[in-house]
Amino acid sequence: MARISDNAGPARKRSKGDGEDDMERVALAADWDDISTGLRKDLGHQLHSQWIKPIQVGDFDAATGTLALYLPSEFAAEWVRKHFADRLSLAWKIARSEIKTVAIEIHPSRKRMADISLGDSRRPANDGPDLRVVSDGGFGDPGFSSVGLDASLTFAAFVTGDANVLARNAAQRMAANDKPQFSPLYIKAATGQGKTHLLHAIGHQFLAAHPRARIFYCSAERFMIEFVQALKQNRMIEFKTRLRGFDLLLVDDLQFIIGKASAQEELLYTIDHLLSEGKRLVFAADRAPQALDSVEPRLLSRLSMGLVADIQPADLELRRSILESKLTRFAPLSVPDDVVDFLARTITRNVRELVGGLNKLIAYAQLTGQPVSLQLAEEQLTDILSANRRRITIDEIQRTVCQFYRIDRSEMSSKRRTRAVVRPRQVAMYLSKVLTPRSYPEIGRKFGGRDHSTVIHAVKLIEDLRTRDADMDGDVRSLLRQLES
Ligand SMILES: Nc1ncnc2c1ncn2[C@@H]1O[C@H](COP(=O)(O)OP(=O)(O)OP(=O)(O)O)[C@@H](O)[C@H]1O
Repeated sequence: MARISDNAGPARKRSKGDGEDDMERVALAADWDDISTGLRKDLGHQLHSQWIKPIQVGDFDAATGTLALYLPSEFAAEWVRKHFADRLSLAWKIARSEIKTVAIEIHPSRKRMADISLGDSRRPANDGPDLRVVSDGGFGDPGFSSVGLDASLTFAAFVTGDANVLARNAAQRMAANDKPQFSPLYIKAATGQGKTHLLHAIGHQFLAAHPRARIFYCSAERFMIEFVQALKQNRMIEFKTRLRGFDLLLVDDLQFIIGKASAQEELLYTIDHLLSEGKRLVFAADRAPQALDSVEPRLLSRLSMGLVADIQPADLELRRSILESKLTRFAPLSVPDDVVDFLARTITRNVRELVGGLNKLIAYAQLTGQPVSLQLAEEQLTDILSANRRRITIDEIQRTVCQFYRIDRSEMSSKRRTRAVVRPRQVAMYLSKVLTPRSYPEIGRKFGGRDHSTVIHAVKLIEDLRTRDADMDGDVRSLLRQLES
């Protein structure tokens, strides 16, 4: 039995018709209680209590089919819109067919406070908050052959490095003219590492070769929403016919496939049907098929039966190449090498933040007429930089290098001069210079009190060896990857 939630919307003055309104609010609160409980199971306690629990159910506007959900701050509202809008929308649509749209907003009382503190007296009183409204659309719409493909996300714009070469090659094979050697292709990567980019690129390339091809790109949540709507509106036959008519199906964010066993079953039948017709299927998710939550075993086995291709976090070299490739678009604006290097070294969490940081910096420089410099980057990107700054310590470097070369930790400070320990020590000194802000003398002190000239010599030597000796370069790359991940 559903309980009435504490979060039953903002206080209002009582007026005529409040009896009916109250009943509606009680019913909404009861639905919310159920939805919130379901989300707690899906998301886990921590995410739920941080983002879902603070939500208050606002008013439902029957004329537009819009339900307002309130959060205590614009930041929280923005976060919830970005990460949970589709989930919330889906859950509400399943609970109540009359809800067409869910609007995630800052609580009206907080909104007024925010306006007052901004001192914006010119703002009209009824000027609503910045909304992202989740609305309908998708493959129920006519003209879906190229729906949702972003023109900028092509193979030409995708920079390849060690971290993503397997996924890129697999994606290109999937888009190639001849019959695919595997299907489905399942692309797995952490957030912001280029999964969506590759999905769109496949779509573009396939469409270029087959202009009449029927392609559909959607998120797993969109699929679920479409399914539930078709079910409620008795449009299942039309839904199935359309779905099974695609030549290329691209399903993104599969980790959000939730609940509804019948929708998963429909996806399973669609996969079987399209595969038996030799059609192409591509899925992307932030985890391996086996790690998807509440997905039924038969669907899991279909997802894993083709090729599962990983994209690893972009390493330093790839991050630098991505920045350089983006920069060609901004010519003639010049971005000094030290700034590119700084961004590539500092913004390590994901490519989305890296590209976002560069875009922000350039936009600021263009708008203010200031040259791009290290100082400007530090000033303008404080949030991104501090979120990314995981200080790598010299101790951590020494430990990682010793494990890598299988030598005892004490050798970092010892006076032994055999090659088996000297080279790892020099590599560790080099990495300390590259990955930490420490000066040569400071590094020397951490290596058994060595002189700064010894450190300078080590850094130059390893730099030089990396250009001449592929093994050494490979070792250093691998260590950089370990330390930066
Ligand atoms: N190798 C790359 N070359 C060029 N741009 C890239 C590359 N990888 C990612 N990007 C860019 O980074 C941004 C984020 O990539 P994308 O949206 O594809 O990530 P994602 O893995 O789908 O993330 P999420 O799981 O959060 O949806 C996009 O602007 C994309 O173009």
